[in-house]
Amino acid sequence: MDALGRVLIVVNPAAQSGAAAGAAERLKRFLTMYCHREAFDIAQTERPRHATEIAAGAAGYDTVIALGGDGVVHEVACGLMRIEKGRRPTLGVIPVGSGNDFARTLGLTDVTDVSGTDFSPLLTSSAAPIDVLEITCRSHTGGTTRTWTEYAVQTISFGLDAAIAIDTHAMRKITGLTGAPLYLASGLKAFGRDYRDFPAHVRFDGGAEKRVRAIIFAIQNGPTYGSGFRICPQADPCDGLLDVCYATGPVPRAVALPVFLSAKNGGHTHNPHVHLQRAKRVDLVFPSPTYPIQLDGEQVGAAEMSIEVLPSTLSVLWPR
Ligand SMILES: Nc1ncnc2c1ncn2[C@@H]1O[C@H](COP(=O)(O)OP(=O)(O)OP(=O)(O)O)[C@@H](O)[C@H]1O
Repeated sequence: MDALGRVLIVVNPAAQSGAAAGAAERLKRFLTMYCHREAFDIAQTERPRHATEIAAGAAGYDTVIALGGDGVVHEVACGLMRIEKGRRPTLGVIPVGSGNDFARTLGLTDVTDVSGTDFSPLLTSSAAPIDVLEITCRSHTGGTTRTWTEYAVQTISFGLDAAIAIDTHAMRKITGLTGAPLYLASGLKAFGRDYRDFPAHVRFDGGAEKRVRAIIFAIQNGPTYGSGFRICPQADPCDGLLDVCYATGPVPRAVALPVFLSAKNGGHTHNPHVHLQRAKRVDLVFPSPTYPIQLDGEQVGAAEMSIEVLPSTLSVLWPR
């Protein structure tokens, strides 16, 4: 633990339908056994986006650990990106969420059972930098354009895949499902009643503008989204590139659904409707400001987005 320096743990007590609060209590006991009390502080979020505010004020710490799901990891990473690079703490993750896709990218795949959360990787992890996706968003209301910046560490998507990620928030409240079954339930809804495509204009690395009728359109830093769907199986968060996977229509849902399900194991990549691409920048223009768009599983609304990779920008704890 000494290698982590001064540690701030940011807990989302609402993650995995409230189970993260218990994991935070067990983590406190674990840390008390392995390090001095004064070496770590714990902050609980009180509302959505609070983790960003907490992390943005964490320049005095060496390590900030996000305990929860991809949402709290996303929010902590966004807060850390507000701190200048030289003073920016290292990001650590204790995955206690429903999806845990960023934790999967780091190789923390065996620690997702909330009752038996294994904190031991903290004792042996070491820091190495990853790329971060910087997203310039624009929205137009009346005659005014609003521009703002977001960050993502794992995934950005629009289309049915984003609709699924967004729907999981309501679906878990109704059904109590979690993990892959939760994403599957929302997936079947999106590919049933809500099936459609999403026209958009796309440019890769400033090249010619293409019009696509996207069913799904994902831009990935790590390989998975939606609790383990290997949408860009070759994505590497350390290669300085965005991995893009998009499926274009028109395609009947009876064709699209099995292709989508085959993405669970990366089996979709050879389908003729599926396109894979690597780029450093992707520009997107949407004809409607109401498209479903997700960043690391969190919903955003925008009419235009420019996504750029910031290579080796955020130091992250990796298990050894
Ligand atoms: N104190 C809080 N009360 C209610 N919601 C919160 C609180 N703190 C954070 N949130 C919100 O909870 C949502 C879900 O968080 P998180 O992603 O950490 O867990 P999860 O949804 O269970 O996991 P995953 O994203 O991996 O599926 C996020 O949108 C976050 O903004």
